[in-house]
Amino acid sequence: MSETVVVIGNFDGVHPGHVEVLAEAHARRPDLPLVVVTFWPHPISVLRPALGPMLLTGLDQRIELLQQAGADRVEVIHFTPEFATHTPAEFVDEVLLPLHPVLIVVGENFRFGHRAAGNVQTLRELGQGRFEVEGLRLVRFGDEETCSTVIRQALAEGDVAHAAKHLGRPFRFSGLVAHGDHRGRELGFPTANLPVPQLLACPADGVYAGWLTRLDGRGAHGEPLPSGAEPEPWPAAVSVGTNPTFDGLERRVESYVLGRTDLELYGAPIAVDFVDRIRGQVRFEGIDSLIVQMRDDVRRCHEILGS
Ligand SMILES: Cc1cc2nc3c(=O)[nH]c(=O)nc-3n(C[C@H](O)[C@H](O)[C@H](O)COP(=O)(O)O)c2cc1C
Ligand SMILES: Nc1ncnc2c1ncn2[C@@H]1O[C@H](COP(=O)(O)OP(=O)(O)O)[C@@H](O)[C@H]1O
Repeated sequence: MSETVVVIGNFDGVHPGHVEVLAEAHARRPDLPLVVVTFWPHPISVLRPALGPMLLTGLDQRIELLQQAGADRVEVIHFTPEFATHTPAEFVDEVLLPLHPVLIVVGENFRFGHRAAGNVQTLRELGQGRFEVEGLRLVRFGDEETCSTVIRQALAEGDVAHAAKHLGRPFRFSGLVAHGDHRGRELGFPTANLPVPQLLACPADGVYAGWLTRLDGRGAHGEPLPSGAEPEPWPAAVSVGTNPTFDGLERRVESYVLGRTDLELYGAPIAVDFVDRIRGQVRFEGIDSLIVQMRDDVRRCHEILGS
C-alpha cells in the first residue's frame, strides 16, 4: 500500500480551522494522497450521552465538505465505548500505521486514546522513526479561537451571523421538505418545512433571513435543470420554532421563499443557509397580527439579503 499524509479529528462543521489542517497537510506533501481519519458518532455523545454536542453537520455533509477541502479518502472510525479503551499506542498501531502515514497533521489541541491521554507530543514520540507529526496553531476570528463549540453556542443564542463568521460560510440546515399543517398558503406565506432531528444543531427559535437551495438538481416545479446548471439560491424568510400562535408542538425550520407562491417542494432535499436574525418567536393573539408582522419580516429580509 502506498504512503499517505494523514489528518485526524472530529471535524464537526468543517470550519476554517479544520480546512487549514487539511490545506497544510496537502501543502507539505502534495505528492501523497490525503487521508482524513474521523469519528462517528461524536465521541462525547458515546461516552457521556447527556453532554453529547448538537452536531453542526451530519456525517454525509461532513464527508462532502472534507472532500471539498481536499480529502482524497475519508476513514470513518465507528466510535464505540470499546473503541474508546484504545491506549494512545494501540490507536497508533491499529488505526494509524495501517494507513502508512509519513506525516500526520493535527490541531495543537488534539487529544487521543483512552481518557484523552495522548496529545501532539505523545503522537510525535509514538511516531519516532515511523512518521512525522505537525501540530497547528488554532485559527482565530477576532479575539476568539475558532472551534465547533463556539459555533454551537452562537447558534444556540440565535446569533447566526457570528456562527457564519467562525464557519467561514452561513450555517446550513438541510433535509427533506415535509408536510406541515397546510396553513401557510392560507396566510399568504407558504413555507417549506424541515423537521429538526434530535442530534443536529439548529439556530434558536426565532425568525431569520436566509437562502433556500434545492439540492436535487431540479427547478421551482420539480423540472430537471439543464445539465451543468447550478441550482439558484432563493431569498427566504425562515421561522424556527413550534408556531406558538397555533399551539404547535413540533419544532421545525420553515422557509418562505420571498414573493413566490408557485413552488413545488414537497419531498425535495433542500438546504437553508442562515444569514441574520430578525427577531424571536411571538405568540400572537390572532392571525391578522401575525400576518402584519410577517409582511414586515419579509421587508427586512429583502433589505438584509439585498434581493
Ligand atoms: C417570516 C415568518 C415569521 C413567522 N413568525 C411566527 C411567529 O412569530 N409566531 C408564530 O407562532 N409563528 C410564526 N411563523 C410560523 C407560522 O405560524 C407558520 O409558518 C404557519 O403557521 C404555517 O405553518 P405550516 O407550514 O405548518 O402550514 C412565522 C413564519 C414565517 C415564514
Ligand atoms: N414561496 C414558497 N416558499 C416555500 N414553499 C412554497 C412556496 N410556494 C409554494 N410552496 C410550496 O408550498 C408548500 C407549503 O405550503 P403550506 O401551506 O405552508 O403547507 P405546509 O404546512 O405543508 O408546509 C411547500 O412545501 C412548497 O411545496
